Amino acid sequence: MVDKLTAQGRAELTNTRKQSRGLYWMVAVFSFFVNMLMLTGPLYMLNVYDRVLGSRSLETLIALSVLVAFLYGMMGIMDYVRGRIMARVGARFQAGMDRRVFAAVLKASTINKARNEAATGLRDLESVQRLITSPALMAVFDLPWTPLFFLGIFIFHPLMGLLGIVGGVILIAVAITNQLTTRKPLQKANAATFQSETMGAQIRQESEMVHALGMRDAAFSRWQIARAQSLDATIAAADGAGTFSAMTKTFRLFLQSAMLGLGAYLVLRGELTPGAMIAGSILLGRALAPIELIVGQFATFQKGREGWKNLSTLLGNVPEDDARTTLPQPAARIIADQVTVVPPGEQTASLRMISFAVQPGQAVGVIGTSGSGKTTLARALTGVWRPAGGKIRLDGAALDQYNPDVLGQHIGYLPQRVQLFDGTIKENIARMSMQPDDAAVVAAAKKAAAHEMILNLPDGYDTRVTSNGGRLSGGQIQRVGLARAMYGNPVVLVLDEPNSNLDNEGSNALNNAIRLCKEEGKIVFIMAHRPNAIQECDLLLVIENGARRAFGPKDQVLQEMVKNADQIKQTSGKGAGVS
Ligand SMILES: Nc1ncnc2c1ncn2[C@@H]1O[C@H](COP(=O)(O)OP(=O)(O)OP(=O)(O)O)[C@@H](O)[C@H]1O
Repeated sequence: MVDKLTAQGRAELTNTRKQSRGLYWMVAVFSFFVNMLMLTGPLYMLNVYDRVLGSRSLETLIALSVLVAFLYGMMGIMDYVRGRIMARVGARFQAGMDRRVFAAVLKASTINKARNEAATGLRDLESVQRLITSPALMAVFDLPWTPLFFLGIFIFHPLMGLLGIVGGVILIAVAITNQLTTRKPLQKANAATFQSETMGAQIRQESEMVHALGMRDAAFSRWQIARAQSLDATIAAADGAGTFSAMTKTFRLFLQSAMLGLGAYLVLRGELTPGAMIAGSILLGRALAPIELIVGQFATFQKGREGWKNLSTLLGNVPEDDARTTLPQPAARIIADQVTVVPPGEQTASLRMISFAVQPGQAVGVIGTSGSGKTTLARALTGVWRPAGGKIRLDGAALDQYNPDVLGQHIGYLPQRVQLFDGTIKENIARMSMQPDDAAVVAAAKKAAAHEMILNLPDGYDTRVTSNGGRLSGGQIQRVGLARAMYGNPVVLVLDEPNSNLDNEGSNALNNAIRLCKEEGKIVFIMAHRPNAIQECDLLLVIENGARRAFGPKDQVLQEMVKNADQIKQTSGKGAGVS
């Protein structure tokens, strides 16, 4: 099953790669000419030694030299052009897969598939792109011409050809051994480096907390351990790769000298000309160069291969969202029918068989103790977590019948922990849209009662903030988050602990905003701990341990709860008396 999925992912990658098929053929044609022109050096050498020096003809030398300069020029241009083409092939591959991989990375954690691959997804794509543009891949294009060079050596003398072939076979054996022995250490080094970088980024992100809790030493020590492991693994991998690289280079140089020695012996025996002796040695160098390059660049190959494999797994396991029929603007009507939600990667449901119906213009307070399932419901209502059983319907259509981006426009969400993006307040309220609608931004901020607060900031709506809020206070971040949830006039608002950071004024403003939404016929869900957050609610949903304990008009549910509490008090009082 997994293999089948991976094969599907691989097919997606291959299809994108095939889009540049024409360019690969162009590179192959250029490589043919480059390799033909590689013969320029040996042929020049042959002619200079055997003709020019023999005939002592200056004219021949000049004519040959001019021709050679021209041919080298052509070779240089073609080599340059094929390099540029491959750079574009790599960029095209990356651009073609960027959006798809990014979407898969985002989706992977919500469906709990290929989470490890999702963590490295964008990096893996870069590794494949780097491999495509690397000299190593160019060497692969040169490799098919290696036999041609060997053939040339054979033509000079069969013994020389034999020496070349034996040398080539040994080098290929070295390359394969290299591949077999350094693959694991390289994999380990890549994983360790990724881990230490992730840890460093996490510590940097939480730098304030690290300072405040005096965690600097502990954080540094842990990071240093991860860093040391990454360095050790990298050194071990580099040692292995370096050994093979040095062996290959030394052996290739030795082989060229051996070829010269053999050539000289054959010249002494009168079986070869001095020109052929030199040309044979140079040809051997050309024949072995791609093998040497591939061995030297093995780390790039390995990373690219690993990236390709990880991406295949990621894309296979996180398929593209099916195209959805565009539904009309929904009316604010929500029905939850026997909804059961299991958090991604978990076995146990954190919401079980929850049902309720909410009409336009109603606000629902969702209350319950910590861990009862309020945030789980918020995630299910926004379509982030798909119910494992039952359905949530917005105006009759199950949430998964909407395109996720379109659903986000219909349902505004204020998460419990508001995270902003690096950018201006305007961009954040406009959900980082490339064309923020100024009027809609201001309207959302006004509805969220954040307009005045934003105008009082140094640059108003153009004040820059960072992902952790930057210059904004906790309450201010929450108000910007509320404006962001209201941007674009969604018909449903899901507010998870919206007043956890708000002062009295902020709470009143929030209640006004909820009232306004109700007047506009929207539905508002408020997951809350604090009583004043449910002031504007018409309905109350009480969740206990993932199950619906009560649902109905607020006062009725509260009365019921008070009655139950009294009964419990009385019963426990009686019980205490008896015992
Ligand atoms: N990402 C997650 N992965 C696994 N389990 C989770 C995840 N999120 C929540 N849970 C589990 O689901 C249950 C309900 O959690 P949830 O966050 O919905 O509670 P809550 O009522 O919002 O709590 P609080 O009031 O503290 O925010 C808890 O037992 C929690 O451990």
